[in-house]
Amino acid sequence: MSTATVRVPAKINLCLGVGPVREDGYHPLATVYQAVDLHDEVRATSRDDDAITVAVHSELDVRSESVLVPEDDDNLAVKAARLLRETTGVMTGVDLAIRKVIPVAGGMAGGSADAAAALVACNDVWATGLSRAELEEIAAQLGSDVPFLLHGGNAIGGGRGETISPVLARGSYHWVFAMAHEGLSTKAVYAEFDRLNDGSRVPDPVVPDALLAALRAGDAEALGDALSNDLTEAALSLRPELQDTLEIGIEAGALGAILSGSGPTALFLASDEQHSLDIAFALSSAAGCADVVQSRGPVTGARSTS
Ligand SMILES: C[C@@](CO)(OP(=O)(O)O)[C@H](O)COP(=O)(O)OP(=O)(O)OC[C@H]1O[C@@H](n2ccc(N)nc2=O)[C@H](O)[C@@H]1O
Ligand SMILES: Nc1ncnc2c1ncn2[C@@H]1O[C@H](COP(=O)(O)OP(=O)(O)O)[C@@H](O)[C@H]1O
Repeated sequence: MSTATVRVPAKINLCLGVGPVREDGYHPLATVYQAVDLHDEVRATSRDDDAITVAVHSELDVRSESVLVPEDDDNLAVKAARLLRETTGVMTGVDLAIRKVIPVAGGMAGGSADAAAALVACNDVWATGLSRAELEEIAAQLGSDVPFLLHGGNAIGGGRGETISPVLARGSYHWVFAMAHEGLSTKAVYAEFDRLNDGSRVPDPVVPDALLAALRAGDAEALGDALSNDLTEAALSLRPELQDTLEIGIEAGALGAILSGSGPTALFLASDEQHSLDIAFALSSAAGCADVVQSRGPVTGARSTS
């Protein structure tokens, strides 16, 4: 019996440009991902038979997350293990144990993170020996943002989010995350984006030059000004009260404030540790805010800890 434990970060999108819906139902993206210091952990233990099981232990006390996360074949970590097994021809099973810290359906890619971690952990316990590049190919079949969670750091996401390319970036940033009481479905937010844009011409998405320049310079103030998210209007249309959360952070002096991916988590950029504490304090009494977390980014992608 062999065991591997993998730590995997959440992601945020510093910009999220969304283009017109494609024929396959996905949207072309121009995004810059950043991996942040908020981690799930996936432990894989090989079995004598061919079963694949999963157990979820939630570290979040704000919502009963373990109820929302499937503990069966619908769990993205199980899907990842199955796809790795099909691809490599392995016959052995595995028990997966997930320690969940990343908010569920929060726009921070928690499910995708667990899928990325399961790929790394199973590649280890099954000794399948796939390279990072080979794992990234499997990751893209599991979800649009799974390849980035293997990669970590900062990266440009193209295609439907699954193609990762390097970005020149400097600096470590202080973030504050405001978690909402209830998650938002990614699919529903993209559908709302289409509904709101019905009849208008949606331009092809681009990564703003100002954002790339801010990252190159490691300039937090310029980065705060350049943060953007094309899904904002759609997410706010489904959850109007998120506007209040964003405004509280802005009033508290955040350098920038946007929703994380499809929301509902709101993210705020601070200039330093003390500033981040002040913003977190202001948000902690906001009605729409279930929890506030201070974090740093960028951090590395899915990595083995054992
Ligand atoms: C919005 C983003 C921004 O990074 O993140 P989250 O807010 O979910 O964390 C991503 O695009 C989420 O990627 P991911 O969660 O991997 O999505 P997938 O599983 O591939 O797709 C779920 C559904 O979202 C829609 N979808 C996803 C990606 C994309 N480029 N266009 C889409 O229209 C499709 O309706 C799809 O059926
Ligand atoms: N391991 C997992 N962790 C979280 N959610 C999962 C997992 N496996 C499947 N899901 C499903 O995926 C949905 C989206 O989850 P998540 O990745 O956390 O959100 P988002 O797409 O907003 O970043 C959840 O509602 C849940 O039902």
